[in-house]
Amino acid sequence: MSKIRKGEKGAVKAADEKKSFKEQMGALKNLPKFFRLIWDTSKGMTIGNVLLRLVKASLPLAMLYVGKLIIDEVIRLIDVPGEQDLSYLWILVALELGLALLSDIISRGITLLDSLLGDLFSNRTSIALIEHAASLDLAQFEDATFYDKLERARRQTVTRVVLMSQVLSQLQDIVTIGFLAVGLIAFNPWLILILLVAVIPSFLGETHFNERTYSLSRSWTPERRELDYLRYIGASDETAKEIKTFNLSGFLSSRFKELSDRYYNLNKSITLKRAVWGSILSSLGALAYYGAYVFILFQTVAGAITVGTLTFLAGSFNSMRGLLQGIMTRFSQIAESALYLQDLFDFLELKPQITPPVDPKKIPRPIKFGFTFENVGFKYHNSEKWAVRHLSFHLRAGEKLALVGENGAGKTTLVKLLARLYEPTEGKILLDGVDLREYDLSDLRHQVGIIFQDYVRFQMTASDNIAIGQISNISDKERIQGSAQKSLADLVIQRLPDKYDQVLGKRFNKGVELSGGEWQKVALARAYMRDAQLLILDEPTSALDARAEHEVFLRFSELIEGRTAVLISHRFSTVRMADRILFLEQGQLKELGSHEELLAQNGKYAELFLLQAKGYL
Ligand SMILES: Nc1ncnc2c1ncn2[C@@H]1O[C@H](COP(=O)(O)OP(=O)(O)OP(=O)(O)O)[C@@H](O)[C@H]1O
Repeated sequence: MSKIRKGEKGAVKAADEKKSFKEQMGALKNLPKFFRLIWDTSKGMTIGNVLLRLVKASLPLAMLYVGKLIIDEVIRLIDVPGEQDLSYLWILVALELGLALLSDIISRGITLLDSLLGDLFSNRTSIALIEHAASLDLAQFEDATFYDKLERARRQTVTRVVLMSQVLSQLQDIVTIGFLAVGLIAFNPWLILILLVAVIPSFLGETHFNERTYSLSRSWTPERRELDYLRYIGASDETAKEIKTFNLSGFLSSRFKELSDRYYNLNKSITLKRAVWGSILSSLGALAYYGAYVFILFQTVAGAITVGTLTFLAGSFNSMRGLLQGIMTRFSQIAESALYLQDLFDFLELKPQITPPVDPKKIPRPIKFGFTFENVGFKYHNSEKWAVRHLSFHLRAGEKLALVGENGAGKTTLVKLLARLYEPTEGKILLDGVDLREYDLSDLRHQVGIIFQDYVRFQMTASDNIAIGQISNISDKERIQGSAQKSLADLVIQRLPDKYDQVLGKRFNKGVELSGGEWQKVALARAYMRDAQLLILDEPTSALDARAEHEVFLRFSELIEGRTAVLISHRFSTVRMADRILFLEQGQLKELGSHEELLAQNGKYAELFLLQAKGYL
């Protein structure tokens, strides 16, 4: 009976919608945590904000009541013959004016505190995000669901600030209603009942349509993400070049239009129904209001209540109706925002898998024996395939080892394991005979310098781009320039208008874009910033011309004399400069030895070397 018959489909769908609505309500539990974050951001401003709102909440009742007293006094004065004493009336008017002014000042105070507190909160959350992201594993960043979470959490930092004012306004309105209800009950408790009759239909209508809008927008999450993506690639500096040369703008905009039109039409039908039903239901509310109004009018005419009380009751009733309706609309907005908060909290609660041991060891200084791979295998968490397997070899201290192999052979994976960016799935890596996992993680990271093939082109100054290699030395100009000279980046930087203070890249004003090879020289200088004992260069010279690459590697070998290095390169003329060469094929070690030894073996390495040598002739 697992098949769903036609009639049941609707029921299942409705159940799904209910579930997501429940989820939405359940997410309200995130609010206390959210407010704790706000409280931690600034206790003073939070208290100030709440106090101001409490005072503001009491003002409508006070103003309505003073209004009633004014009208009653005016009517009394009309009836009094002869000389009239207006002093009480003036006091009341002054009081009303005072309340109006106070209300205005408090509103401004609330807006001010909302905005200041919001800014502080968003800055604080952004910093928490950056710090937390840095504590997580590389593998976590490669997971699509994690990435979605991160992306959404990132958006939360700014947009969720609105949630704070929404929730506080909600509380404020509830308190105002409480005050008004006390006044209404004091005069006529039945009016409260009529009020409920007036707003409940609207509330049910609102809830129903919120549910539908929400489940539509949720079921369309992937499409909406695609729309975001299309909007981004359709208008971004990164894609502009290819969009133009491949003439893609028509293709992208029609794809966007097709998808967005479909969403628009679905949404339009809900919005239309919502508008029609909303009008009908709020007319019911208006009918109930006027029913109550007629009732109050009759009581006034009969002399049971004064004209002042009439205005007070009608005013209270009307503002309560408005407030209640506002609360209901806002309620679903808050519930939806709270749902998105979940992403932020989920992200902040993620824990890294690679953690330092309880009693970590310091990395030996100097490393005496080197690194030993013992039957190391690794699978990426989202893949069934072994990226590397059965790797057993010894990287001697002070040795220069070149990794060679075809695309996808596992070279980058191997060096990531060496730097403990990933943990081996099987086997272990030893450093001077001790498992890498027993060493202090930050000390290890400090002692290993890697320049990746996909290094980051930071849109910052040339100087900062180099200092990134050892950020604690960001002010050490001499060290930065020395490193640039070693990597040949100095020649590039000297030609820039602002030299070392030149902002690189085209994202910011006055930024200067470098060529691929020039960027590589700058990135390579990062390696020289470090006093790392193990240096890893993962194809950092692929964009350099042959002469520059040769020179860079010659210098590299000389300059890091005595330190251990692993080089990955597809150019055999460079590779042969290494002490030994490790040839990888489909994640497995095929050959290991010096250039001469491997040539003499006449195996895979020799074959590829000769192939390339021929090409160069
Ligand atoms: N983040 C990842 N998630 C899943 N699989 C990956 C990931 N990175 C690499 N792989 C897979 O692992 C294998 C080894 O990749 P690796 O990047 O180590 O190769 P490489 O030898 O450095 O290649 P290249 O010469 O192209 O840089 C490849 O089959 C690749 O598809």
